[in-house]
Amino acid sequence: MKVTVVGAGNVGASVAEYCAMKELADEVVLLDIKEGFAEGKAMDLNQCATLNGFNTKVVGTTGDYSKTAGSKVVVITSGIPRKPGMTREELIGTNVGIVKTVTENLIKHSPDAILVVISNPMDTMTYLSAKSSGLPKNRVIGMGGTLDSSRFRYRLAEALDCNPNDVQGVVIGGHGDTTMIPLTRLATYNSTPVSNYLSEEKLEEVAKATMVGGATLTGLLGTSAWYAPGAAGAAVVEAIVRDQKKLMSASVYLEGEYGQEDICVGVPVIIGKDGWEEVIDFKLNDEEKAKFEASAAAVRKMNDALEL
Ligand SMILES: NC(=O)c1ccc[n+]([C@@H]2O[C@H](COP(=O)([O-])OP(=O)(O)OC[C@H]3O[C@@H](n4cnc5c(N)ncnc54)[C@H](O)[C@@H]3O)[C@@H](O)[C@H]2O)c1
Ligand SMILES: O=C(O)C[C@H](O)C(=O)O
Repeated sequence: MKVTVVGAGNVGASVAEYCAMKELADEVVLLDIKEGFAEGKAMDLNQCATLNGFNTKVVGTTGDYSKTAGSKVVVITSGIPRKPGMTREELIGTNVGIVKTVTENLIKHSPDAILVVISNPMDTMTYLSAKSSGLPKNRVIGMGGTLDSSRFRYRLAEALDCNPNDVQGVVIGGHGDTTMIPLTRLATYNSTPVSNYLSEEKLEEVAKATMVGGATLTGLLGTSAWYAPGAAGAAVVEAIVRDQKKLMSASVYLEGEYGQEDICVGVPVIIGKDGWEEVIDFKLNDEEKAKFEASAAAVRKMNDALEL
């Protein structure tokens, strides 16, 4: 079984590395446009096999899509990342052309694949991939909420001074600094509401830190993050190839769910071998519903920039 990752930069190489480490496929194909770059990353990763004990072959290619043929999952990370002070939305001008061309090329060679879109602005790029691929809606998944939820759990664990794995929490809405919605009311620590332990002010602080999680890292690194984005991308691949039926937050094409139509935006879904299989209704309260509507409106405005 084959998994393809397009873009062998920071995030793409990280997705490929986690996929290999977890042996999620027999073969991981890394494709980039920069001459020799994906080949180099693939060789470097293959030289980790005996050190890290995996038997997944990584193949690198400069733009040869025939090598991606028959992939079960394709992950799109190609495109520019933001620099400090920028928003993800500012990337649209460059990334729209890249994501559209890449999607079309991938689908020609892997018509049965499930697409996982990571390039930013992610919700709009997912919508673009969904429209330009013509794939059934369940086979296009935008990865943002899985990362945002892991950052939320990290921030909650930091505030609680506990093991992050004992904390549950989900972020829905757009994958933007102002559009994310960390669902504080529903977050739990060892099955009890986090509000039993943390004040309203502290929870507000946690939510704010979660929302600007990507911007904070971009400020520190000078480019955007890759370890957690790569791990989150690989977690989505894992849910598909291992048919985990796992609840994850992902940007998917909505047809009435959460009151939205003709948009891709982050909602809780079950992910398994067929892609996203079901949207889960979290029964938002009025305040959360209002935030979700505002978030979707902002994503919709960005989608208006697309020429479809
Ligand atoms: N959704 C998320 O949660 C999330 C998280 C992190 C980063 N991102 C986004 O992912 C994208 C990649 O980030 P990065 O840090 O890996 O950037 P990067 O610059 O390190 O890597 C991007 C790679 O894409 C390649 N590329 C450009 N055009 C291409 C094309 N037409 N075909 C194939 N490859 C092409 C480049 O050569 C480069 O190697 C950015 O848009 C970033 O904002 C999203
Ligand atoms: O912050 C970014 O621009 C990259 C990514 O969307 C992230 O959240 O890390």
